[in-house]
Amino acid sequence: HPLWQNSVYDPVLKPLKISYDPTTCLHIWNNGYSFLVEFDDSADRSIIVGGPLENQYRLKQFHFHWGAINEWGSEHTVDCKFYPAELHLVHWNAVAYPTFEEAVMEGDGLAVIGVFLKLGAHHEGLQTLVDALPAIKHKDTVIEFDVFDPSCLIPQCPDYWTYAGSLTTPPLTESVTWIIKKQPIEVDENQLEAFRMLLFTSDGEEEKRMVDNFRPLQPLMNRTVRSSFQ
Ligand SMILES: NS(=O)(=O)c1ccc(S(=O)(=O)NCc2cccs2)s1
Ligand SMILES: [Zn+2]
Repeated sequence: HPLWQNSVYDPVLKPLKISYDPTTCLHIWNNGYSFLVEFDDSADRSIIVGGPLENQYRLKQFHFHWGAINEWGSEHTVDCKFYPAELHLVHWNAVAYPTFEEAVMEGDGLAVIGVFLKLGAHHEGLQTLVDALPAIKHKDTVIEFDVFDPSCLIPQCPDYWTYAGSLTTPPLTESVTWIIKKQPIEVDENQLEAFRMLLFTSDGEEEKRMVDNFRPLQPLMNRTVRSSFQ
């Protein structure tokens, strides 16, 4: 969605509190649409609270969307500008719902933190993920990933936009409180190219490079985007 021009400062918005336990990390895999790192969400060990949220939400997985070239790739724009990639950290409301699958169907079920990636300096924390990508080149490949703290991918600056929206892939349910960080993280060209070496296709199939795995920009309609900053 287009952010910034259509946003209104909301002084009531609190700072988002993020506390992840790096040992809840389980594995990294290629699901044929993106690559995702999944977490053990059987207890409140990696959670976010505050910001626009009423409850605390548990970290389930994070994944990325990116373009074939650096001119596009993000699923949100700022001032009509696309970023080359966007990180989504998916959390679910385990206070209100017994399972993730049920939370996915509810208006206050999910909270997704969006972080823009921009071309710039090498990102040390991201490199740990990049080094694992050759092992999950094909769809439905997975490797164990024991310890990773996704906080290293989230900018220090507390400023964010928030709006009530939907999943950007099927089932596209309107169950997401989007929390998009204003400040991007910087990654270098080699790191973005490593994303583009992944494949949508399984081993043995005709190779299709995993690029442009983003949903096209959708109209904001009559929705209000609130900002935590002036
Ligand atoms: N791009 S995004 O952050 O809006 C997401 C799209 C899909 C997501 S999911 O992990 O919640 N899978 C959806 C489901 C899994 C099981 C039942 S529905 S998150
Ligand atoms: Zn996503």
